[in-house]
This record gives sequence, structure tokens and C-alpha cells, in this order.
Amino acid sequence: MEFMLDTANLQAIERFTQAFSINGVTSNPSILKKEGKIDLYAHLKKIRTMIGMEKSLHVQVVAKDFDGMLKDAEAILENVDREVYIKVPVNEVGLAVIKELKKRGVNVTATAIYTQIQGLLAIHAGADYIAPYYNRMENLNIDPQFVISSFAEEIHRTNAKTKILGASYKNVAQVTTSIDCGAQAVTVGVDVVEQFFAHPSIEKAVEDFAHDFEEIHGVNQTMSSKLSM
Ligand SMILES: O=C(CO)[C@@H](O)[C@H](O)[C@H](O)[C@H](O)COP(=O)(O)O
Repeated sequence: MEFMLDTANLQAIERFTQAFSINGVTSNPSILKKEGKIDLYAHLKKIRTMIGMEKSLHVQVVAKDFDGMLKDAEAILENVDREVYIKVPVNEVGLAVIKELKKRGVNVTATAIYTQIQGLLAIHAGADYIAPYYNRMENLNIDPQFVISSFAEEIHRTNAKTKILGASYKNVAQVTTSIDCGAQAVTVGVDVVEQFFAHPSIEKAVEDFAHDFEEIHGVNQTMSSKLSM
């Protein structure tokens, strides 16, 4: 599994990279908006410095037409670095852009995927990652499990290099279900990452162990103190 952070918040990236071996950071204009009026490229470069060149950084184009999207892509590659994965929404123009970017040897993440046909076409166009929007699909009564499984089958059947990057999660079960359905990668926002260890039994176990240790060895004793049983 590849695990990515779906945030552009520098503190969150710093915090979670201590605990998790992340594979990358994903963003979109709405995620970047949460950081306020930032100097866009300086901010993205800071993220790159924090995660290093060996992790993937995904940045989305904003233009809606073919030439505009290609110009956006070129600006991102120029101003951040040439390893960035350019995120392109999968519609008719987006697919043409994906094909063109792949012809130019650019890393591409096909995004805003709600339907089976969008993902299948993006695999066919040679996208490196395809990002199905799990929670948004559920909201629309589209079955994300069926759709992700079908992408996994298609990738297997055609020996495609594309990886499924599950996105738009609102709870932990959606993340683990995506992986069960064959997603090779997931990108998870801060609110859901914070739920990973929110189960009360985890904290209770830690507290109980500490309490039992303290009862035998006394308060303020640690494993590195001189201890007797
Ligand atoms: O597509 C990717 C990664 O490629 C994500 O950054 C993706 O844009 C986000 O997960 C979604 O837009 C967030 O969706 P939501 O939380 O607003 O439903």
C-alpha cells in the first residue's frame, strides 16, 4: 500500500511524517485554499523540501480548456519541479490533456473520478494514478467498491502501470475498504488520519499497562529506573 496525505498544511505534514512512512502529498485548489492567501509555488516547494524528491507530490491544474491545462501543467513543473504529478480531472478535455502530458513524459494523476467509465478511460490514456472519490461516490449512490474493484481488474487484465489512488475519505472504513478492493494507494485528509487511533480501547490498553507498572514499581518509575519485581 502507498499512503499519502491529502493536505497542504505544513504543520500536519510535519506531524504525520513523524509517525507514518508516507509516499506522497496530494492537493487540489480547495485543499490549498484552506491555507489562506499563500505564495502558491513557494508553499508547494516547502512541501517538496519537507517530503523530499523520492515522495510524490500531486498538484492540480485549474484551467478548463486544453491549452490552458497544458500551460498550468508547464507552470507547475517549471515553478515547483519536474517530478510533480500533474492532476487532471477526467472529462473529455482532461483525457486529451492526460494523453498529451504522457506523450511528453510528465507524471500524471487522473482525478475527479466518480464513475467506472472515467477510470477505465484514464487507465487506457496511460495515467500513472487514477483517483476515485470514494465518499463523493457514495453520496451519489455510486458503488465505490464495485468501481474500484473494476479498476483493479482492468489494471491486472491489461498489465497497465496505472495505480488506483483512493481519495475523498470521510472515515477509516472507506480507506481500508478501498485497499481491500484493490487500491494500491490511498490519500487521506487530516480529519480521517486523526481517527486512525481514536478507538477508546487503544488508549485504555496503554493506560492499563501504565497503571499496572506503576502499582508494582511506584509513581515516577520508568523502565530505565532500577526496578524490582
Ligand atoms: O484527487 C486527489 C488526489 O489525487 C485528492 O486530493 C482529491 O482531490 C481529494 O481527496 C478530494 O477532492 C477531497 O474530496 P472531499 O473531501 O472534498 O470529498
